[in-house]
Amino acid sequence: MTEPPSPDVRPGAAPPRRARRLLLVHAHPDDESINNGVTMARYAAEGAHVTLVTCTLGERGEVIPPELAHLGGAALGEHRLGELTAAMRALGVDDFRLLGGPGRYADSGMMGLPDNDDPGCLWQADVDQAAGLLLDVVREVRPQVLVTYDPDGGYGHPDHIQAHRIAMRAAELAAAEGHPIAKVYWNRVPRSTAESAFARLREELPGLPFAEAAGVRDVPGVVDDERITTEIRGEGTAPAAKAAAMRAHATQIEVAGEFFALSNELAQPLFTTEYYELVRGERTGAGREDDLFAGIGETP
Ligand SMILES: CC(=O)N[C@H]1[C@@H](O[C@@H]2[C@H](O)[C@H](O)[C@@H](O)[C@H](O)[C@H]2O)O[C@H](CO)[C@@H](O)[C@@H]1O
Ligand SMILES: [Zn+2]
Repeated sequence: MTEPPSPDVRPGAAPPRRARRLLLVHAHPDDESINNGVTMARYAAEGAHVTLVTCTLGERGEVIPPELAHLGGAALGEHRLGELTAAMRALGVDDFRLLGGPGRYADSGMMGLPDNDDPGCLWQADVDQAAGLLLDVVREVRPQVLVTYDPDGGYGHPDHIQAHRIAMRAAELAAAEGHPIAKVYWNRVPRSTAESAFARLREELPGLPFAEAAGVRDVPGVVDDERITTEIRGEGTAPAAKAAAMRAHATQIEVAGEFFALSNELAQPLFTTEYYELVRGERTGAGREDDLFAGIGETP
């Protein structure tokens, strides 16, 4: 990735927009660190404006540490906001927001549960209305790059599916009013990378604090290698920052070296290269990009 020009801020003037502006849209606190921790840390360290919008507080999640098992509902949501704040500190990201404000949209629970019928949950949200709230952020930040999930939300969770729909609708609305987001990416993992990572996990499992290993099918967004357009490699301090951010989400994630598990206790690889599929905008060159902003000129 190239070094963007540092903004010249004249005394008294409002600081100009930073040259590179990345917007990520996620469903729950923890998704951003799992999917994009390296990417967020690298761009934040390079001086880009990294904005995270999380759609719910994750108050219907399970809780891993026994000493926190008493947390549930609003108390868990508040606790997870604290975890998100700590994770953002670890990644060096200072602009993170809840869509419509904390508690505007409730966690919908896993697909098929009665929780999905909660009238206040994200799964029941009016997508256009929610996209309008996200459009307010787009109008303020004017991101050149948007990252979100694929149409299945990576693994079929209702909040992930809705986060995808809201993000893609907001991108449509921004384009319709003359301020298109230049490049839109979906979180992906190339199948060959997932398969080799799980082969290594199975070898190392006896030395890990996890009883079982998950499988490739449990990893969100796995696609054939040729669909991968972009990879952001963990360099410098970014891998350690990602692991620290994931550890900050202690109610949801247990990290052990280059692996982690969610509350289902199924070990999976902690990827320190993060992969994307470009779905809107111009691809640069024939091979994989190494920069989400590749091909984007300086935009005010
Ligand atoms: C990574 C992610 O999206 N987590 C969601 C998910 O949590 C999973 C859920 O509790 C499931 O029952 C467990 O087996 C699994 O281990 C959890 O990761 O769904 C939660 C409820 O909607 C959500 O709060 C959490 O962030
Ligand atoms: Zn999630």
